[in-house]
Amino acid sequence: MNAFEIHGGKPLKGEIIPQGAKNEALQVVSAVLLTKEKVTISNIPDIKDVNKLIELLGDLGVVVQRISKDTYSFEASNINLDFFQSETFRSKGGSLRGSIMIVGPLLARFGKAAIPKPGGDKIGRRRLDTHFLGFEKLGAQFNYNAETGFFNVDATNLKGTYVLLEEASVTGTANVVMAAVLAKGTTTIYNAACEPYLQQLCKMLNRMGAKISGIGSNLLTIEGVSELNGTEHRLLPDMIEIGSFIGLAAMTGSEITIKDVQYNELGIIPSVFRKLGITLELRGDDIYIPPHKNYEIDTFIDGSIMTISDAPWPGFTPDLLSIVLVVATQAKGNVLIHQKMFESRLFFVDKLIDMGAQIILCDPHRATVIGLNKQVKLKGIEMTSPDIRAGVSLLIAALSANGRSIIHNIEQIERGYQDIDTRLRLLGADIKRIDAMPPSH
Ligand SMILES: CC(=O)N[C@H]1[C@@H](OP(=O)(O)OP(=O)(O)OC[C@H]2O[C@@H](n3ccc(=O)[nH]c3=O)[C@H](O)[C@@H]2O)O[C@H](CO)[C@@H](O)[C@@H]1O
Ligand SMILES: C=C(OP(=O)(O)O)C(=O)O
Repeated sequence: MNAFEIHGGKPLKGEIIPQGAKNEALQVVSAVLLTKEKVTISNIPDIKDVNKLIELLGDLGVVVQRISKDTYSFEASNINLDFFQSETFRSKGGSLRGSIMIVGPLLARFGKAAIPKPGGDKIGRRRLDTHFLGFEKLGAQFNYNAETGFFNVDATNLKGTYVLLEEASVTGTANVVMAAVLAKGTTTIYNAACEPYLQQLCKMLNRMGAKISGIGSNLLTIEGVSELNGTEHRLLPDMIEIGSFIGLAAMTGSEITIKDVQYNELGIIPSVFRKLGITLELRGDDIYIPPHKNYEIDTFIDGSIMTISDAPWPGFTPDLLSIVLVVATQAKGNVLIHQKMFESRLFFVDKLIDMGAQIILCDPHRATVIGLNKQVKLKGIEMTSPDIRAGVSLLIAALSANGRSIIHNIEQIERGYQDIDTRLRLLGADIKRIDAMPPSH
């Protein structure tokens, strides 16, 4: 089994280009099912989750052409709806979270869809109610077959309506939007997620002929149209990768320039890293991080201990909290990390504690980090990555630590980060891929 072996403690230096956004890719690649015409998408990251979705579309009958390393064209003129009930569909569709987003487009265009219980990170309960309640409001019926593990959804005639989402679910909003663009009449979605990737999806759909207004707000109005045409679309850079590289640079004392970040789309992310005391300079559209000897966490204005927590966009994305947590372990000062959305995303702190970090896990949602101010370095250990973002956090910890670390289960990291070992080596990191079994417990 693949693992990373890392010899840490060395500063890195150089430039790095963020990959195209994984979570945007999963939305817009699903949207190609909405038209029989050709859709060309560029800046697609070469990562497991996205490749699996593209493969799934191919199995459904979409003609997929790889035009260059990061550009694909898709033509969904002949869709094989029988594929839904197959074992292949169950195993492939069930292995990634993003596969749920093929349901909206299929319902819109063909009036039926099925989906195996989707995968994704085991980071807590991840219900799909928002998706299904939205589809039901539009007139679909669904049932879950516990025996086969499939959700079957039927809708002969989707009708526009008012949909108040129970929570601003990202994939849920994307799914309901994609179902509504071809429905009859007007759909209004309130409490819609509004993050940049969703805005990108809506803009792409409008270029395809959809009529969506309110983009960027939590109130979307969608006037249904009878069909959509092809288009070209380019993905944003991955903001979670950008945040991960900011954290990596500060913690390892490295001088790194992150290229072409589309700064205006990063929302609150840079200011959260600044609260940790990290200096970021915007040079053109690049973020330059000077080498940090140390960095000091702010307090709140009244002097009380800083809390960093997640919230639906434009709040701070939960996907960067694990990275903020690891970076705080070497800051001066203390911070409370509050992961509100997911209840199993903080358990990886036991590995950081083994490496010498000072962290109190208060409960599954909250951890207090007592920064070591780089006076005591973490020490390398052997560990297993539990999820994609914890995995990268452990990778950052290992690159900053004294000595050798081994990280197992790197498939988790690789489902979201393209060629991460090669790209880090170009910055001077001592990281290599080895074949090793995780230690048995
Ligand atoms: C493929 C993809 O795009 N995955 C992202 C997407 O997942 P995904 O779309 O699955 O996540 P949701 O937005 O549905 O939210 C995740 C969980 O957070 C809880 N919740 C959500 C919204 C809310 O206002 N309050 C609340 O408590 C829900 O219980 C839900 O189960 O959005 C998550 C939240 O940004 C990110 O972590 C995932 O990386
Ligand atoms: C949790 C994530 O991904 P997924 O929703 O695919 O599990 C993530 O990207 O951090």
